[in-house]
Amino acid sequence: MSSIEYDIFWYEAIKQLREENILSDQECSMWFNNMKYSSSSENSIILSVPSNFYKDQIKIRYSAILEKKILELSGTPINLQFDIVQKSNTATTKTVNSPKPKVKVIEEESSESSDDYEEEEVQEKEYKVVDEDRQHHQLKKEYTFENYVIGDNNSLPTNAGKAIVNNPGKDYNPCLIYGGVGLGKTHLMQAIGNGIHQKHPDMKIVYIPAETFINEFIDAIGTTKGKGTGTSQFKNKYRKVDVLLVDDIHDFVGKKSTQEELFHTFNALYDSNKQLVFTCDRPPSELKDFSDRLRSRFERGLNVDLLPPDFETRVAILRNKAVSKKIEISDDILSYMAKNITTNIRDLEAALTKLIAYADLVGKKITMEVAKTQLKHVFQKPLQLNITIDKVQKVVAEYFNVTTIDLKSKKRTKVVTFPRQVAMYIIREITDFSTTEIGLEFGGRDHTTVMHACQKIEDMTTTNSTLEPTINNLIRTVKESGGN
Ligand SMILES: Nc1ncnc2c1ncn2[C@@H]1O[C@H](COP(=O)(O)OP(=O)(O)OP(=O)(O)O)[C@@H](O)[C@H]1O
Repeated sequence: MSSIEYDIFWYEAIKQLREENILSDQECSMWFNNMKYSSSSENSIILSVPSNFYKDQIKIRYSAILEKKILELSGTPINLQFDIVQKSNTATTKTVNSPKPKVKVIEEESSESSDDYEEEEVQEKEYKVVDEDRQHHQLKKEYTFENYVIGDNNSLPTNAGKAIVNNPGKDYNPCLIYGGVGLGKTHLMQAIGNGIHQKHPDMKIVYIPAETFINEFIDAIGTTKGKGTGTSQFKNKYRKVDVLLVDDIHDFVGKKSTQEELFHTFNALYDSNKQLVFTCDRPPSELKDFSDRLRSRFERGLNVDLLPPDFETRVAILRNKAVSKKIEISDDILSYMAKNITTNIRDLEAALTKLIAYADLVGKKITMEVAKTQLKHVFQKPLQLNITIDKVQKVVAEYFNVTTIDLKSKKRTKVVTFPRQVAMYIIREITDFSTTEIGLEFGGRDHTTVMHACQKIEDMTTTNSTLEPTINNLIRTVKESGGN
């Protein structure tokens, strides 16, 4: 393949990612203007970048989405490689001993500095979004957008989060981020908090896990003793903020009076255009034992779903963590881990931490052999997850309020056929059962019936926007119950 062909794919990939708003203008001017297409080899594109810093950042942040897009466009798996191109001597001498002119050069050229590597130093400062002196006491400083790898699974929630940082209380208010265990809800919520704290230093931000909110509320009632001081202090604390971040609101399920309190807090803040962000392990429509009016408040704003990351994103996340821990670990090993750990990001991190600790303690390099031996048990856990047809039928039947006997029966009323088709679709998606095997477990149906059902549900997900989250949630429930 000639370099010209890859050259075209490279520029087209960037163009499309911009059009799809996956890359913002700011990101392009910050990272892409300082990187140049250099050449191609058989399966790779070589880009020239000004420093190792750039190389690592581009790898962490964008390799996965770029490689995926180029694969989509060219049909060939291409990996991105980087050449560090030194600054030219003239450019260096122009600025090295004269700080003032240097700033001037940057200002003059920053709007269209497609090949100006002099910005690197300034941009490294910009990249360090969390300024140590201005760290918010409740938020983890590592939980920033810069450390949050973007993939197809989380690009919408991440872009929404960035928009909130730019305009708190305006466009996406309230914002509810939902998704399964360990998929990055807290990280994203705190990144929003950290971003606002940096960009709008005067805003009062409160982050609170739902459980702490509940406990504080119970304590406040206990100390009130008729004078109202405990509860009024509580109200003051949460109703006089500019940004309220409440983590894991599913913990409010069944807690009637705390829900009531949250409802009033919500209204007070919402009415005065204060930003509200919540996280939850499921869509609000599926919060049982939850006040309808509070649920409808959550649904009023933007609800975004964090999905499990795909393979490329898992590799990028591992790379990010390895770089931030300054650990050298080959791409082969990272790919091997990403292939075998598909549960969630927390599990990926735990596996990497285990490898690093081992290598550190015994003073060994992390080789493929070390990875295979040390992570044997970690890998076995998810792989042994045994999802049966029976389990999926139970979860789906319970959700749609029909019986598993209905699903296997000859009944053809819509109340039964739709859940049956959903169950067949989920089994095809998450297990290796063939359509023949599936048909047999649904009252001896033919494999073509199963194929038809799967196609029908797939088509419906494109027209019915609530179906996909519902299916994802059912899949999550099946997986979380261990498949048994
Ligand atoms: N896109 C990402 N890029 C980099 N790291 C991530 C990403 N998503 C999650 N992580 C990391 O994975 C770990 C788990 O994330 P987090 O605690 O935010 O998940 P969660 O969805 O809130 O989990 P839980 O359901 O237990 O509340 C954190 O260390 C976080 O930094």
